[in-house]
Amino acid sequence: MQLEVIGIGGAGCRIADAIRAAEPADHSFLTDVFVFDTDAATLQRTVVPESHRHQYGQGTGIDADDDLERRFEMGETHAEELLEALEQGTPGESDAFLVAVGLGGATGGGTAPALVAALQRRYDASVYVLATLPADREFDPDADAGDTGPHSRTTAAAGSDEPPRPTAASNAVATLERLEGLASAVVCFDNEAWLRPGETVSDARDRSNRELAGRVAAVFAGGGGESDGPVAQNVIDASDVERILGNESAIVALGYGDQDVETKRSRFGLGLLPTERDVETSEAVSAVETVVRKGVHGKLTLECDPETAARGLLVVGGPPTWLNRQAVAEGRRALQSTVGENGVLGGDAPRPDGETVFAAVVLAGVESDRLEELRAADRAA
Ligand SMILES: Nc1nc2c(ncn2[C@@H]2O[C@H](COP(=O)(O)OP(=O)(O)OP(=O)(O)O)[C@@H](O)[C@H]2O)c(=O)[nH]1
Repeated sequence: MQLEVIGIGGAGCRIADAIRAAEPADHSFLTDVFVFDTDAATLQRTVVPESHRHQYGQGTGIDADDDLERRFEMGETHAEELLEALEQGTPGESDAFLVAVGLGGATGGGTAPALVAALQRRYDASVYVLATLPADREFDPDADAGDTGPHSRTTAAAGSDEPPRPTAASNAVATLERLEGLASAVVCFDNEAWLRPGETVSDARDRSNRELAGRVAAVFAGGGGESDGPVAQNVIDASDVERILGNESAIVALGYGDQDVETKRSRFGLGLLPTERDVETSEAVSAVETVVRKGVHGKLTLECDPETAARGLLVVGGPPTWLNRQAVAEGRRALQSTVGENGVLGGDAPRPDGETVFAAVVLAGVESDRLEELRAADRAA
């Protein structure tokens, strides 16, 4: 499928960059990548071409201290201007939009709802939101001290230059509420769960953005995309993604698992080039089983019980000789037994030059305690 990515605010711009970098050279799935921010410096740090960067909000009397309500108004004021900026690309050719934003701040979270609504009005395509959730340490000064829960840290980020964001949880909750009924679906990435002990969000952000971007590329490039290589047995297209993500602002978690595989037989010493090696059925089956298990039951972008998902999608990719059809079908049945019979689609994504077998998993309509925690932090604020 063909996806247009729009990053707004600091996090959104960096994530958009990371998705651009994660696009497989032989398997393009992006129409355009745009970045929007009120801050010129953030835009300049992206690798997105100048024509696809747009600074907005200058001279409108908005400053860094303005609260989110005021930023929602600003978003309304600038939504049409941002739609115009997209005309530098080919928005009409996209099967879907993905608006990337870091919840917790004011710029991205303030602009996204109005932009999503404007995109839905103008285009006949789904508008998904990719939203990071703030980490506890951003808004809770006690998050490191005496926290023995699942998100505990062993070292405080002493001397961190990351300014606290006391309103991060409230901002995140308010933006999510605004997106309800506007976004076709909201894919969440919980920064808290992806921090290593002692790290701040800025320490972790490049790694986190790569992890997230890799998952996005695996799902949206799927078995379709623009490729000259072998065709998937079971192509996941835009309508499949639409069916699974839905159009009712479902909360979505992404899972991923991969395993490196040896694709070449070494003829070292014989002066011959390495050749394709034969793959035993049992090792192909085992690789597919392993990555599917990691994808469904491993670390998700948002912690949740996969059984709460209303719908699921499984894409298994890798070198064609490793994509054992029966194992891929069995993987889909495994996801079905977790999510439920009717809401699961599966496909394969042959990557002739790939050296990993991977499974990308979409769990849509999940319930997550983390969102409840942020709502509780908002009520307590
Ligand atoms: N995963 C990830 N999260 C980020 C990144 N940068 C910021 N965040 C998160 O996103 C939230 C919002 O930060 P920004 O995107 O910089 O904020 P903004 O939308 O530009 O808004 P203001 O800075 O308030 O004007 C932060 O509270 C972090 O939780 C990033 O590069 N990756």
